[in-house]
Amino acid sequence: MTTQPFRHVALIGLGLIASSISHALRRTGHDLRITGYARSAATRHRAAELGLCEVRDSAAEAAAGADLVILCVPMGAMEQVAREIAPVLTPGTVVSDVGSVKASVLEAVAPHMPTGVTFIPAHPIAGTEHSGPDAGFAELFDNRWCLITPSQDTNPAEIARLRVFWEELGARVDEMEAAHHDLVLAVTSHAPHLIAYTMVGVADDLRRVTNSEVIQYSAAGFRDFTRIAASDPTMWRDVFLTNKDATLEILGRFTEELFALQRAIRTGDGDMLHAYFTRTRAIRRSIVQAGQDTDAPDFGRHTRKSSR
Ligand SMILES: NC(=O)c1ccc[n+]([C@@H]2O[C@H](COP(=O)([O-])OP(=O)(O)OC[C@H]3O[C@@H](n4cnc5c(N)ncnc54)[C@H](O)[C@@H]3O)[C@@H](O)[C@H]2O)c1
Ligand SMILES: O=C(O)C(=O)C[C@]1(C(=O)O)C=C[C@@H](O)C=C1
Repeated sequence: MTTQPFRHVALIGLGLIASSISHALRRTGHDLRITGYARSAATRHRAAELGLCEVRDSAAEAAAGADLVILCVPMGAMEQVAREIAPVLTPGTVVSDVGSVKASVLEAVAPHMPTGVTFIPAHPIAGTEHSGPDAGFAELFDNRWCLITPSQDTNPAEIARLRVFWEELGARVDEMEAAHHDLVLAVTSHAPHLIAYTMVGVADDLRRVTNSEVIQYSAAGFRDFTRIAASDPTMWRDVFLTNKDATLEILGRFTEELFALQRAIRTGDGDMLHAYFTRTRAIRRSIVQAGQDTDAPDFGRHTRKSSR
């Protein structure tokens, strides 16, 4: 086990990701201080009950004295929180985040950082459809990727510290350019969430039109496919508003593919459908074989597992 490179970690926002960081940090057994703050008093109260951290009454109080501050709030709150903590940050502090979109967080947060404070965006590609301080668990990041998207002038030594931090939490770490991250995540996470939300909307619409129990008797495919549509609406509103261009680009491509399949169904082009599904099945199976899914922890009570 390596040495934890930070002595005092501040978590701003105390939901699924922050509470998982807290549990995973405790699991390392390192002697380190964790302070935290969330906007809602109920969340602060619950975080204190759960012993997640020393709970403070403002973001600035939580960040004061920390050598690592992690912003664990929805994308739309990143800038406001950066403004709030800026006055108490001292040179040598690393500020990071866990937001699902990276180019916009760099724009929102970096300008508020005082001289000598380094902002390094990061994104653990791990989550569930649950949110809030009760949702976290220590194994969330085990064998999952955490993508770090530093700007070109970021000190490599500070990047290395953040890398070790995430590796200590069980994650595999890689570096990526922020815009590239946003395009990749638009395909693998953001568009799929939008499509899942849409599918639930379509089913509900059909239920109302036909007055039938279409959702009550929903098939396994529908349930697996739409698990992520139970995710937090604020988080996902903000993801789409901050990753607008990449999401629209991917939805454009998705629509083209959908139209091609729609046409094949209408014209009875079974060969096209068969060839398409054969290709995409092979791709999906290769993802599982590459360990992207099989390495994932068993979330047990934390989430309903999708079919593999
Ligand atoms: N849920 C996931 O699967 C997942 C995975 C990876 C990254 N992320 C990203 O991590 C971040 C947090 O997501 P989460 O799932 O932990 O959300 P969550 O809803 O569980 O927690 C968000 C927390 O932020 C607090 N908050 C909101 N606005 C605030 C403000 N202005 N000041 C202080 N606190 C504020 C809320 O009170 C809550 O405690 C988001 O940016 C999200 O995009 C989420
Ligand atoms: O498993 C889930 O519930 C998730 O949606 C997690 C998920 C994802 O799309 O993989 C969601 C958003 C994040 O930014 C990272 C992870």
